[in-house]
Amino acid sequence: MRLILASASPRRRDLLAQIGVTPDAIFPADIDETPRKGELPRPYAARMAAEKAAAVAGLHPGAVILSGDTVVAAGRRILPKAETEAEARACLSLLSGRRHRVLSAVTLIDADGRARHRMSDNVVIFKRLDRAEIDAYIASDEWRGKAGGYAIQGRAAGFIRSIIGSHSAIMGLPLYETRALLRAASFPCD
Ligand SMILES: Cc1cn([C@H]2C[C@H](O)[C@@H](COP(=O)(O)OP(=O)(O)OP(=O)(O)O)O2)c(=O)[nH]c1=O
Repeated sequence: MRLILASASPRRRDLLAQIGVTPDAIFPADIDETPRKGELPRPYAARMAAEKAAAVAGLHPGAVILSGDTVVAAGRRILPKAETEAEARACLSLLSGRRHRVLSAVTLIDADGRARHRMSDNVVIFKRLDRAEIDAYIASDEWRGKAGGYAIQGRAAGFIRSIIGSHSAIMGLPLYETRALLRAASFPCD
């Protein structure tokens, strides 16, 4: 059975490897990731994961397709994947001293074309960040391309007081749900 990881994220590949799964190929999906007007974080994450998988499945019939989407949410607000220093600074100022949610969706399309979906809903509590901490984090560049402008797998772990949920989900792929989906689709996964 051929497994395709529909993701450009090196984190997702590394996380899959952590449960002993190596995709046969990696094909990032080229989809429009703009949230719809008024779209809430959870349905948005689910829609993104589903659309990424569907886009790649259309090009590779008969393969098993796995995709994910990770969204950082402050209340009803979807935070961006930080691409500029200004965006990352705005995210960190917003998250400082607060709790926020990280929605991590995963979709798996099996060899017969049936799609299955799972969602992991997590809470992350940040310490209050002072100016010097934000400046140092911005200088690290670890925020680049990360939802909410931080990465739990790096130095931001030192800002996180606690999480309720799954570390792998916050990092980009909920491994418990992913393994369950792979097994449901009869993908060999021990
Ligand atoms: C919150 C958080 C996010 N991230 C990353 C994971 C994802 O790469 C990114 C969220 O963006 P995504 O849109 O989920 O993924 P992506 O654009 O990187 O890759 P693709 O769409 O092709 O699958 O943020 C971390 O690495 N650590 C974290 O703690």
